[in-house]
Amino acid sequence: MTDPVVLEGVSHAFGEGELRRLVLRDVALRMAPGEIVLLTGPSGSGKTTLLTLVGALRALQAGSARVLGVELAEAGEGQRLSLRRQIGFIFQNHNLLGFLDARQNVAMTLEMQPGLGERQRLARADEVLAAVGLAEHRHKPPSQLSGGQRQRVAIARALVGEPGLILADEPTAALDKASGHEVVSLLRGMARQRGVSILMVTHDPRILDVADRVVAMEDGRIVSAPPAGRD
Ligand SMILES: Nc1ncnc2c1ncn2[C@@H]1O[C@H](COP(=O)(O)OP(=O)(O)OP(=O)(O)O)[C@@H](O)[C@H]1O
Repeated sequence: MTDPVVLEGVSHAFGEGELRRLVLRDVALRMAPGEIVLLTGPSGSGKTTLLTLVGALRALQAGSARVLGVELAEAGEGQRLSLRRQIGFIFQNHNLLGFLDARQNVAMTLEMQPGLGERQRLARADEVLAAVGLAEHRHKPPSQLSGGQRQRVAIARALVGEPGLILADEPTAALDKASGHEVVSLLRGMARQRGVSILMVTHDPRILDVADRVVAMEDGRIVSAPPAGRD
């Protein structure tokens, strides 16, 4: 199996001319298949920018980024779009649609998949919702679910398309300690079962124990990243 994420010499700047600010400086990072890496560091150190580059959500400016076998330095918008469909995204505010129930929110992700009818999509959504322990809540809209349950729907939505990689940005920020840990442990268990790697940005010291590796960033650089598979 090839490594899902291989970054070399990745730099990124925002702004032009005198306002130009380098927010990533020569970043190198390699993730092994199935590895769970937590990205930590002070606010503004570049974590989210790095995550969005890996997720092909913004164009690479400098360096090389191979994600699920696609070299982003050479990828056009079409390739970036098809890569994004192979990635499960989980954000802080879950981004569930309020007018859809849990299973519709999850099933929606499958709409771009050819050959799957509405009934099959909903059946797949039901399976994954059951796996995250929400079978009996699947007909509820997000407003009738707790914060932890909503994040579990977001996990189900990220997993239902059988992604090759999961990118999560502060998934526990809105949760209390117990449900934050529960949600992240669940995510880890599901990813482990499927052999999917996770790159997760977090400020939350309470969840560091779920990681195989913690990578710290400071001022656009990685300041501590023991190599994959060190033990
Ligand atoms: N679209 C943008 N335009 C200009 N500057 C930006 C943009 N996005 C981020 N920045 C700046 O880039 C730097 C890195 O931001 P980034 O969001 O990657 O940091 P972070 O480590 O994720 O921070 P936080 O933990 O607060 O989310 C910050 O100084 C931020 O203000």
